[in-house]
Amino acid sequence: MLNVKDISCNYGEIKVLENIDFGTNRGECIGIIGPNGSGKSTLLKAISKIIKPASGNIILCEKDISKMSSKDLAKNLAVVPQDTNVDFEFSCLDIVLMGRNPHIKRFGMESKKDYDVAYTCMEQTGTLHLKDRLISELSGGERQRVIIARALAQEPGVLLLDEPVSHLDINHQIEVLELIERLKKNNGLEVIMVIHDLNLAARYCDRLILLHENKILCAGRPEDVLTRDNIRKAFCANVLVRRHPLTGFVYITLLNSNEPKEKVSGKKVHLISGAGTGTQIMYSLLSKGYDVSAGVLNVLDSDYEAAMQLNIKTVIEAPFSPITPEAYAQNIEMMKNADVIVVSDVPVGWGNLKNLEAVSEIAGSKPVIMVEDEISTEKDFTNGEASKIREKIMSAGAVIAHGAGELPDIIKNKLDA
Ligand SMILES: Nc1ncnc2c1ncn2[C@@H]1O[C@H](COP(=O)(O)OP(=O)(O)OP(=O)(O)O)[C@@H](O)[C@H]1O
Repeated sequence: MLNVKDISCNYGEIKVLENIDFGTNRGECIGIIGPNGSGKSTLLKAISKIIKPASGNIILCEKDISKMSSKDLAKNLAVVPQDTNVDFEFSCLDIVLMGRNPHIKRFGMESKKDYDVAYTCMEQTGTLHLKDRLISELSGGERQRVIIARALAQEPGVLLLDEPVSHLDINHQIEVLELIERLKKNNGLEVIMVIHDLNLAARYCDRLILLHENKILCAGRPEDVLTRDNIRKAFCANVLVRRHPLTGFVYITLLNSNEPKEKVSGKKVHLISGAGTGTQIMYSLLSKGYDVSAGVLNVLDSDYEAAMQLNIKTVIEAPFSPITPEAYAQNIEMMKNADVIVVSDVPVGWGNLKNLEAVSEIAGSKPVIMVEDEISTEKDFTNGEASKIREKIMSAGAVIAHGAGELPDIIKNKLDA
């Protein structure tokens, strides 16, 4: 229904958007993301005809919006602005009825149909009980829903929202975003929203458009757009991108800046871990400036995924497979090249027993630190084999760190010794 065709926008001499090209589909929510000043609001202004693009066209319902009257435009497209404060003492019903203006004849009065539509929109947005309240007396979340009801009363096919949840607490954020989700599903609305929170964007948008330096850096499904590289390029931010184990949506964790404050130049730590027990250790050691390697990790293991995200050199093995002699030999090689070996307290079964064996082979010649977890769970699934090898490692001089937090100091002591 909406097609943004190769538009460029300027403010005077300053180029703000260049060659922006995309279309929307029925029942789809598109999130516009990008750093401050990348042109997100300008794009919404161009689509809602507040500013005129320097070149390109915006087609709505097969018509160029530059040739549409404001009334016609408002019947097809509604905007929920960033600032929803209303200074005047209007009741919520009056506010929602304002959305009917494009449908009311000049100097005409609201008809029964206008009231019916307003009530329906208030019902859909859960605001009908607020109809006689003054808009100025509502909470931010309630006000936001009333303003969305006003936009819906225009009966648009396309809904534009400029940062609809930025002033709301987490509970009201979810409430408003779930409302938008219902509206696109039930009413077939095409939604375009500017949104700063990348995790909410990943959760609630079907497609994302990432703006950077006036252009579209990447557009597509959230998991294709929200990659570590794209985020680094657009926001200069160092992040970890994972899939949430419960929801399946990608989520982003902001890490320290790329450069550690004090670099432990050239010192290598090889990590033996698995099942997520090494993720925190990897990050903590990288942040301190160590050159970290890891092994042997099975593809799909959460430590493997973290190692890939953090660009850690890793000996890998096929998913859910025991360690092969080749991977074992590579792991030994990496340990020989390291200054310190760190072993996380991973449960050991027959498949990963070889990792412990490799450590025991090297333990006398290198400092080995065993990181013990506070949570005491079953660690040996090998009828005592793993425990025997652990004892061998300890008797060869390994030391224990109680949690990842202690690790950097212990490593430093070992290296200084
Ligand atoms: N009316 C204006 N006149 C001149 N320059 C403007 C005007 N409005 C915005 N700009 C500039 O255009 C660029 C894009 O602004 P825009 O508000 O579209 O960015 P944004 O991505 O929405 O930013 P934010 O995330 O901070 O809200 C910025 O450099 C801004 O300073």
